[in-house]
Amino acid sequence: MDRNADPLIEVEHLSKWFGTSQGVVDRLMGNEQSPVKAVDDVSFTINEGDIMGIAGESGCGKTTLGKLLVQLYEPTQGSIHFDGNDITEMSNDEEKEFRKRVQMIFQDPFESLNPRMTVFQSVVEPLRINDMFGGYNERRERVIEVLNEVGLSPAEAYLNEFPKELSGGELQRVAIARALVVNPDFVVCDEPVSMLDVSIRAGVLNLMKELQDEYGLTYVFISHDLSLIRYMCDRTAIMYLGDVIEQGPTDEVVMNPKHPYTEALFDAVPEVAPDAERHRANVTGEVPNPRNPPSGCRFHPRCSKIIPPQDWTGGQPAFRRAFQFKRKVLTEQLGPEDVATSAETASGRAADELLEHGLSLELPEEHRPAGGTGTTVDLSQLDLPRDAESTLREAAERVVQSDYDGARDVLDGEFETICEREHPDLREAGPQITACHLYEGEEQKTRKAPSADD
Ligand SMILES: Nc1ncnc2c1ncn2[C@@H]1O[C@H](COP(=O)(O)OP(=O)(O)OP(=O)(O)O)[C@@H](O)[C@H]1O
Repeated sequence: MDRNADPLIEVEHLSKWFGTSQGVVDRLMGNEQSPVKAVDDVSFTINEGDIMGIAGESGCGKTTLGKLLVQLYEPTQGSIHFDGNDITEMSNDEEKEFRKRVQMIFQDPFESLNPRMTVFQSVVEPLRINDMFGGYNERRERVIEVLNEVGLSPAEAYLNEFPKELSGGELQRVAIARALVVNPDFVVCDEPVSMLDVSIRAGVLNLMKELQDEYGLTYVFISHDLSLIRYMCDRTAIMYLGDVIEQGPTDEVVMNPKHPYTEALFDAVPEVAPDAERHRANVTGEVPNPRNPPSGCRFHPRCSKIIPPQDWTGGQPAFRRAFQFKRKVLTEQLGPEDVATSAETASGRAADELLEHGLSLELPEEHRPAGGTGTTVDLSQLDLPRDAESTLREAAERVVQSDYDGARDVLDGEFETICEREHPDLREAGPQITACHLYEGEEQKTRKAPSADD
């Protein structure tokens, strides 16, 4: 890795939205769904010679981003410059050259190799397509050379084998050979060892590192395996719901994460950062639907560090709970059925119970109060301002009467946060950059959204 290297890839405001594909009838009937924003307004740079990791939970957009980088997908918006040229505006000749310089290795070698082709046919094919290395003999020599380089030796013994005759590890080496045979500059590896037996993963990864030096490669490594990312990558970008929320030198991102989501992601995997004292972060709930991502910071509904407004006089943990109570009411996830006492028999008690239940967080076990189930909260232990408590109780009373409109009216304009209101820009936070309002100037964090009357 050369820190002074030039950028090889420059990605700016890149988006890929997958359409509704609901058919004409649905469209005419107005049943069209919103698109899946698989990648949404992402920007980053990859320097020549770097190994860039892309990490995040399943479905956050890693593979889509990888396919955009090698032009297997057309972007919905934004640009990708490869070696200074915009790959979305290439002439035919430029595209041909690009296809030689850029390759992708997929997760499943059984799927990426044609079962009817021998090893020789699979590896020579890119040379034929790209019209490289002259005639049959030169191409055969090149295939043998690259098979030996990927550890399939003697190569001659593999040339006539079919995929079904090889092990998973051998097949992935064939897939690597097929990618490298054209002498590329940039390779996107999508979960390249996740289908392989654990015992052979390190061997394949070490081979990929050696080949990086030999070929002067720049890699993107896509993985949900954070230990692998830490082992392989110089720099890492963390994705959440189609967004890159943090990026920087891998060690910094792992050991000193800035975004609360990154922190949670690495906390959940103790062996990634064994030198730090860690335990599961207290993130609540599940990843939301990418068709309808939350406004502002997409992580805010689950975030333990959600920012209270300037005029909040209670504690931040109390604000987090009040905010979550409001969300549950607005989305009707909280109802009279959540409490044992019926509204008819004891409406005051039912509202209290609903309040205690609604202010509880769906936390990992170790973050629940001692001996508690995590489904109720002791209000006297919460630094909740008196006026906030009475607003919440009033909303709870409406909910136990199934008066959701009334509850919404009570909560309207209450418990507002910049995290819900504004999408955070990527900002410097130490050696990395992160998209979190915690790292913005105080003035910006506490700024109120303009109201309709302003
Ligand atoms: N061709 C497609 N059509 C419609 N939606 C798609 C398509 N490809 C991906 N998606 C959706 O886009 C989102 C991102 O998918 P993607 O495969 O890029 O995520 P990922 O992080 O690579 O996940 P995984 O680790 O499970 O492979 C998901 O919600 C997925 O369902």
